[in-house]
Amino acid sequence: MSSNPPPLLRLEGVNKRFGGHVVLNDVSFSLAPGEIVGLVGPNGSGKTTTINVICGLYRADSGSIVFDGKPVHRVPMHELARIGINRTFQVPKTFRDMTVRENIEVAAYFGHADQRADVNALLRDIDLEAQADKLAGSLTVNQQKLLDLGRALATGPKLLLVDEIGAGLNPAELGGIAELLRKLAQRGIALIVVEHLMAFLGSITQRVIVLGAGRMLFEGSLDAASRHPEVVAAFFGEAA
Ligand SMILES: Nc1ncnc2c1ncn2[C@@H]1O[C@H](COP(=O)(O)OP(=O)(O)OP(=O)(O)O)[C@@H](O)[C@H]1O
Repeated sequence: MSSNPPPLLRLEGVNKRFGGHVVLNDVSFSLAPGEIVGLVGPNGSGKTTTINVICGLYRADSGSIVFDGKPVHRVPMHELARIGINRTFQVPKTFRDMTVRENIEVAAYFGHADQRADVNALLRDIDLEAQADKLAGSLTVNQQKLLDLGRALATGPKLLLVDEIGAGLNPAELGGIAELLRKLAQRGIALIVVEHLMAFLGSITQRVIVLGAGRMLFEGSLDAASRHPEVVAAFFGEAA
């Protein structure tokens, strides 16, 4: 008898190509509720495409994606947001001419069919209570990223896909985001975090998946990944 809980997410043999270019090649992994996994790899290795196929922005050419016990690889993005998958973007997608509060309210309204988000609690979580009535377009880069997270959280996700949230942030801002992501995982939200900043990633998880040219090179601890020959070669070239 296995004591492992059933995975929240399971990818099995996922393939994706654009024209003749194979971008994901037999990607398979699982994620449990409340677990954080880092998705790392050199530029162009397929990290964002992986989260794009999980969130329904792109459709995988073959392979399966099972979420919460249901096959979801043909379910469109807006429907996936309703059943518990949401994501942030490398460039935050906020409504710049609406206030912070309105941005959260719109996401809460459209995002989740049967459970309304507590907007005030969410504003506290993302530390934007004091900015609630400011226009989103007036926020700093860090605040835009927090609002993008808040927009995704307003839909009540069980799985949150976080795409390069650390880029351009200072150490204090990175620390704040890391603390928030850890808190979300403690509440049971599973997170896939695409990131180039390894120290930041190491502060939220040890579990990483390394992609190289669309293929999974390694799955395990961040420390072991940094010593793995194929991973080192992918990042620094064959001679490394
Ligand atoms: N819509 C698309 N049409 C054609 N090619 C695409 C498309 N999206 C991604 N690609 C290609 O797929 C490959 C993987 O891109 P992807 O954005 O997933 O990489 P990444 O690992 O996230 O890179 P980065 O770290 O630079 O963000 C790249 O060669 C990219 O040019």
